[in-house]
Amino acid sequence: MTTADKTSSNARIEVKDLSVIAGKKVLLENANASFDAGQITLIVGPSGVGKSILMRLIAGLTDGFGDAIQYMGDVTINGKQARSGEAGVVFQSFALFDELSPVENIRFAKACGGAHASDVSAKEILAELNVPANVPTSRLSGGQRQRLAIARTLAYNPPAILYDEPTSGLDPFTGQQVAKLIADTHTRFGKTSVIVTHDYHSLMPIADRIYVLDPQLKQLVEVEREQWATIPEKLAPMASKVRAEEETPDVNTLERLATKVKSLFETTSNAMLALLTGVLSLLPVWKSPTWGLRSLLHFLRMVTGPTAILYLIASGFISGFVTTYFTFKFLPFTDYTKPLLLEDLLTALGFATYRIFVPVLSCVLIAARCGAAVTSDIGGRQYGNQVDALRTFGNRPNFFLLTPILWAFLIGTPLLTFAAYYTARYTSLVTFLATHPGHGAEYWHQYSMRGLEQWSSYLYKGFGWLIAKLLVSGFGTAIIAYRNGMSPKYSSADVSRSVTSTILWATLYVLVVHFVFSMFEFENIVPGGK
Ligand SMILES: Nc1ncnc2c1ncn2[C@@H]1O[C@H](COP(=O)(O)OP(=O)(O)OP(=O)(O)O)[C@@H](O)[C@H]1O
Repeated sequence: MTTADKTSSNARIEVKDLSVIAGKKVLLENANASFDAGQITLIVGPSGVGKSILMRLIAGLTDGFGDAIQYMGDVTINGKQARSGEAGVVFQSFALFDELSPVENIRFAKACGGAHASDVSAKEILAELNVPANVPTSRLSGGQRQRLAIARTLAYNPPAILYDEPTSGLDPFTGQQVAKLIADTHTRFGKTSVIVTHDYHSLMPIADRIYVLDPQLKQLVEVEREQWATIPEKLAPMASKVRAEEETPDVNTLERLATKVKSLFETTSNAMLALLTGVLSLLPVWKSPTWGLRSLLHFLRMVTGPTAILYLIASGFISGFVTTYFTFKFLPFTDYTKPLLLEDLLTALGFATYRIFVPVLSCVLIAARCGAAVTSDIGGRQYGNQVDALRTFGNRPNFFLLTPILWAFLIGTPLLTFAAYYTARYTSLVTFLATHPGHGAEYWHQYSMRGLEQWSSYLYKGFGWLIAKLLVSGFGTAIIAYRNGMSPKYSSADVSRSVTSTILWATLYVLVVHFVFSMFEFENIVPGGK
């Protein structure tokens, strides 16, 4: 059985009275169009007229629009409102999951497709589209990546496939090859195909119908086949009109300031909302539990992997040494004060190491190191359209990405903090023994643990407070890292900015958490109390 046998289902897409406004620019006004089942339809138009926005509307990828893009009217697939997870999208950037092999990319799509996915094996699908199965995804050539992106979409087996600028940036010969690949795919798998492009020349030969997105009429205008040869003449004046409009400056300083203030309020209210939705996202509602668990493992490795553990152990080692060594070294009038204060100093050190120093230091380091790693990972996925790709396979990023990130931080923050604590504690012991040869480990143990009388055989007093502030710190760091990663990314500089923002806000957040906790936590504590 070939893949074609299973994938004959296809869809009719309709655009009804659709109006789209981007910023202040009206792109479409009550536009109508239909894309017939099993046909290849091109949407052409000059640069910047709204083709990509239209494609996102058909794919149901409206989450990233924000306030900047507003739309009214309907886009339907087989009579139902278009939602993400229905139409497959072959993105211009391909949006492959580089951390997965080509076979795993296909298996992921099949798992997300569930009952309606292609029943052809991942290896067969790859062979049919001539994609090497054993080369890492990130090492594939441009053409192989494109074929893998198509293969992955076919494995999910959606009723329609949208191609976003499939020939952009290619020379005419390669452009024709891509057009042939799309035509072959269409012949074999019979999907309704919509191609959004400004490259009319390469793709016209494979089209059944062509719409022009006319920026003056703000309509999708179908061009009769006899008129196709005249499309280039029609597009040229439209392109110059679009350029002229784009050159008009329309935002003054006051408006820019107002936008910034508005965005500040939005960011604050979004943060509150994020905390609330974060609690809901703790539930692992995964479309495919196997791939959800893999995502959890991915983020667990990122947050609590060997380098993170070593990093925290190093911090424990340094803080254990520094606090113990310098506390006794710089004691004023040592000969008189030390015999009097030694026991109490050890108690204070033991108490502060467990309840204050190490938790604060660890949470700051985790917020900076692990928060930055997660934002960079999510930011890269957002910039490379992998987050959109997840949506087109019917996954909600809040569950597929945020849930594993939350759990990785809820597990990782205490784990890493305890690694740092035990390192600090034993470093402190060794430092004390080396600098106080007259006292043994028993003595150190007796007094340094005096303020932490045991709560159970393994846990010390104040464990409840400690774990609470670690979990609150980890939870907030996860939300901040995820939200910054998911903010719109138009360039790699946006990814870097979001990483910096996570380091800033997550470290500040954990400091505030520890400060607020300390207001209540130590209220009834008698320092050095027995
Ligand atoms: N997030 C956004 N915020 C504000 N304006 C946007 C946003 N995204 C797109 N636009 C504007 O909407 C218009 C249409 O953008 P779109 O990317 O859909 O054009 P396009 O026809 O696909 O162009 P191209 O062929 O160059 O890719 C452009 O003027 C663009 O600047």
